[in-house]
Amino acid sequence: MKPLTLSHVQKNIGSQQILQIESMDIEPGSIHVFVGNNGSGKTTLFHLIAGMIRTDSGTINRFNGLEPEERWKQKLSYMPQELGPHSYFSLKEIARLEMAAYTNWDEKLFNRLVSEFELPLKKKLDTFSVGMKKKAMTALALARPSKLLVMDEPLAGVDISGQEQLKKEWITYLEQDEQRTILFSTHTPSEVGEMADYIHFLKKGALDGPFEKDQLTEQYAYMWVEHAPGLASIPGVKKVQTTGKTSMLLSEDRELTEQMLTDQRYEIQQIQAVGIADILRTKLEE
Ligand SMILES: Nc1ncnc2c1ncn2[C@@H]1O[C@H](COP(=O)(O)OP(=O)(O)OP(=O)(O)O)[C@@H](O)[C@H]1O
Repeated sequence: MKPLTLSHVQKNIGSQQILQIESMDIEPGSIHVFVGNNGSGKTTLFHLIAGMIRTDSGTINRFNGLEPEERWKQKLSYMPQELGPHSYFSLKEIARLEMAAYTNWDEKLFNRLVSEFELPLKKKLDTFSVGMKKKAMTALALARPSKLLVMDEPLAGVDISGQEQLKKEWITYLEQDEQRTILFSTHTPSEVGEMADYIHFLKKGALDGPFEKDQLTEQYAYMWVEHAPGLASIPGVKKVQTTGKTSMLLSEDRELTEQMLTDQRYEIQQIQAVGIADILRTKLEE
């Protein structure tokens, strides 16, 4: 069952068009990471997916669109970037509300996470540090009986060991049910490199992707050749950087560029893999 599909979705705020997404198709059982510059629309997209705001046009189909809102909301767990009005309550109070709202709320899992994350149950959340709030929101999000977990910058501000804990819990979440899916946004390339199966780029409200991360990292390459005019027009080449007599090419299609260079009798001096940060930056600049 497809957890999510979007078709011709448009969202305006006031007179500003914030999102225009032709289509988006999410396969179950994988981690989808959303990357985009500040203000590109990631949070707005997640609010639409979670049903917190409405589209101006187009359709959002959750779980094949077969269920009414009160049913699909039981299967979708959204973790916002910030706590909002929840911060005036303690974790214990919020857990009680969640238990009432979600039929299969996992109290045992919630208690384990609260204990492992060393979170106080009775203190108001607005007294928590940034990282503690993220851990608290993760515990709440994971204890809901969801099939689709949507998280807005879930690791921002979390300490190094906390990040490892949270990522481990996401994997456990996925492993327990093959129909489960994770969507999250981030500005940190290493999170994309480590966690993504698919990458979606948001550029000024429009979506580019999904791209399989492994495929992207295999296809991109740096190549060094003797400088000559016309290198920028070799198929696959995205950038040329020349130092003295040598040019470094950034290719988005390693095989094609290599073949074209060989056909045109260039001698490739060196080939090197491109790091995920450079791939993301290049894709966002397109
Ligand atoms: N309530 C609002 N009123 C007016 N404009 C808004 C509102 N919420 C969002 N926007 C605008 O919508 C656009 C997308 O914002 P959004 O928060 O979705 O971006 P984002 O990709 O999540 O950004 P960031 O990476 O900085 O978190 C921005 O131009 C923002 O100014």
